[in-house]
Amino acid sequence: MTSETDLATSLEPSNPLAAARAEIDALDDALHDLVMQRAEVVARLAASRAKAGSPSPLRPGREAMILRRLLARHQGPLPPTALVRLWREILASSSAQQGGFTVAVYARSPDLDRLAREHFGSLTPLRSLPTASRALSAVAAGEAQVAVLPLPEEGEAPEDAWWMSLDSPRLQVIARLPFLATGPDSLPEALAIAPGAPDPSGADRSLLRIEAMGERSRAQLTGALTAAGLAPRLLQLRRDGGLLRALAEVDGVLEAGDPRLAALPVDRALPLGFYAVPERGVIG
Ligand SMILES: O=C(O)C(=O)C[C@]1(C(=O)O)C=C[C@@H](O)C=C1
Repeated sequence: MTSETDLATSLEPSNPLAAARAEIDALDDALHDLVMQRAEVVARLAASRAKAGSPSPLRPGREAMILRRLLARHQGPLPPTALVRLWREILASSSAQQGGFTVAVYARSPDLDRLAREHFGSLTPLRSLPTASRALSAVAAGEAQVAVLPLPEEGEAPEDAWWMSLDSPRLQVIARLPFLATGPDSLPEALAIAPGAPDPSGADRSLLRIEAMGERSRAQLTGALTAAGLAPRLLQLRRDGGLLRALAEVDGVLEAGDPRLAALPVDRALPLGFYAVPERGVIG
């Protein structure tokens, strides 16, 4: 069917195309009403003092709870990835409504830009910076509110191992991107870093930096963490002269002052923040 016949037949009232389009128009109006209504509620929230004094409008834990709830009730032909993309745009514009934010991305690969865009929305200003430390400095200086950095990998170049010098608790990991990944194609992943602590989502994982002088094997560190109730899901080690630095990922929320940290036989144990456990969709 050409577009002219398409248009002509759609004008006939008994035509199925016209009927479907009339239905779509009514649904679009209903969706639009709800989106406008949602923005009104966010405006009310922003005007109230409920979030006064916090450095950023972003509540990544709350966002993860919203997305998990919607994914759990999701049905029908719309792919879950499309559902998440729609809501990421809604959530980003909702944060923008509350003051807005700029994202500093370490421009190591176009994937990081893409992950930042998909997570923080297509209208959010992105600044691509040549190093991880420049992206973190932009956040520390208030020129950006979030940094998007690559997920740490063992053995990466020292200048890429940004976690070694992350100034926590001033800056902390707040999110892991993408929130929904449906297959190996969605790799690589990234972490988002922002001022202050994230909000828990009910299913979180924490990052912990450990520093120890002298020799410790991976098995010894794993044993010490496990004995303290912090069994690591992942443990990355870096040796620098006599100093051993380790990055541990543990289940749950781990914050400064947690009594489990006091039990660790290391020189320093610094929580670096936490993030909502991402959803891993069915590969199909
Ligand atoms: O719940 C909040 O604190 C909000 O600001 C609302 C809202 C939303 O649109 O649902 C917006 C931004 C936050 O990152 C989380 C949730």
